[in-house]
Amino acid sequence: MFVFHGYLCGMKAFQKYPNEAMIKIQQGPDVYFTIAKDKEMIKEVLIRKYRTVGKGEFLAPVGLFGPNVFSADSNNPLWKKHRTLSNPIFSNVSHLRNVFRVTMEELPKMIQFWTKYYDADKNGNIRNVNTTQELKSVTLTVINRVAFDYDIEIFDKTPEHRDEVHGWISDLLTGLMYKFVFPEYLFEIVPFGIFKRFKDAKNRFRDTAMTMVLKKTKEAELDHQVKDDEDLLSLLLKSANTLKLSEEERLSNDELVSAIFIIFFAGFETSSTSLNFMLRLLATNPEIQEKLIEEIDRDIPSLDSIKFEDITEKLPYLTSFMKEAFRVKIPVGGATRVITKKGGETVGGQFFEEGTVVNVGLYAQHKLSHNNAMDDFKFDRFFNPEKIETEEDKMDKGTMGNLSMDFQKDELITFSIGPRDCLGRRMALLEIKLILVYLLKQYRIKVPEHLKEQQAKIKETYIVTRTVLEPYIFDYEKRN
Ligand code: HEM
Repeated sequence: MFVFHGYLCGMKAFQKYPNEAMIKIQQGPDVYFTIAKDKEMIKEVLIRKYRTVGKGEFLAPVGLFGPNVFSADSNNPLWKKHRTLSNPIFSNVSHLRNVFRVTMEELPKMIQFWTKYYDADKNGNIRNVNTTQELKSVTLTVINRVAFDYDIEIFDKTPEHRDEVHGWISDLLTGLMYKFVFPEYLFEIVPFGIFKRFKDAKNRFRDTAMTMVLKKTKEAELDHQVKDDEDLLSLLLKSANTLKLSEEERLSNDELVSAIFIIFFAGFETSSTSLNFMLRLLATNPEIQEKLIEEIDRDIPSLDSIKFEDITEKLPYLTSFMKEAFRVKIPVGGATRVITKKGGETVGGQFFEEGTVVNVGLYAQHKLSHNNAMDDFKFDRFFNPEKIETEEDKMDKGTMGNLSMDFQKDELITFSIGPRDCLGRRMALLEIKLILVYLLKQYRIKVPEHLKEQQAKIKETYIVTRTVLEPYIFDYEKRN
């Protein structure tokens, strides 16, 4: 099978014409412009002109139950309202500690589940684990508990339950992709195939989300106080009372379902896919894995003693490894914007008509940064023991300690930048690093001998996020 993705096209054009700041790309009848190398132009689009070079209608299909924080244009008051309400949940330290706690509770359950349902032996080795799928299970569990206080119980039940949950979520997301291509009415009238499965999955999502909303509404009626580590749903419901919002400003049920959908969608796929590639990099680079194990053993005495600060402040090699993995295998390959200003807008000194699509090539930016480092994986690229921390660095750290990412300093744009950057950045970084520490503290990760050839041939591409066309399977060999 030949797998090719549009982001690659943009990158190749930038390589061929290294002096150009902007490339025009034609894909069938569609024409769009892409920028990637010029940092100032990227900032112009994503930060300075975020209202006039906005989301437009481009991402409207992602507003499955109505516009949401991801799909709505920056001029839409709904975006501002949702962003303001959701921000603390994924940024404040008390909430991040909640992410830490929930992830630490789920990981032992995940290992028990693997031990029970994969090839485990008496020495604690677990073999042939379908890691691509299992990582989705854990990130799904964490986002549901953290954001909605809702337990999908994937590790408490059987593999059949897990497969059933993954099945309908996959129908929901596949159907969502079809919505970008097929007209709306087909989803209403076609009674078979993915159209029907999508409709069923959508109804199921709405029912599940409404169950969460009703449960939380009852709880919120009994207790109006907003706690420090409140889940997102409670906060959304309670804020309506505490902030004395008018009826109009409060979130309607449809808005709530839409808000739940986007956090659910954005919150699990990207994190699991990042981890998937990170584990493959470790399994195929045993010398890097050893170096990281050494560091973890030095900084963290035991599995039970892992602390929040260990993840945010310590393990600089691991942080560097994660950043480099994000650079080479960036999960979201582009950020698309539309000229929404009436009469058009100027970008990089060039005038564009209203409706023109401008894409920030995150994939190309990562490949061409660091002196065109392309796929040259250097796990300690971001490790600098000699760097003397300035007062400004200390100020910048905020809640994430050393685990922060900065476009200017790191030349990385994994989570985008500006007012529409990733809402879940801090949560994702914390969750991913914690899962890596938890696994490496106990296991060496290896590609099973009998699958080495097959696994090396697995194709990577982008279907919304970076993905693999077949799952990665790993052995988890217990460390002594
Ligand atoms: C490694 C994991 C993740 C990556 C690489 C990632 C990447 C991104 C990127 C690149 C954008 C901005 C797109 C643009 O500029 O148009 C974005 C937006 C967003 N992300 Fe993430 N994300 C991750 C995890 C999460 C998580 C865990 C959440 C959970 C809350 C989340 C929620 C969102 C939301 C709500 C937006 C839209 C924000 C807005 O438009 O105001 N993401 N993400």
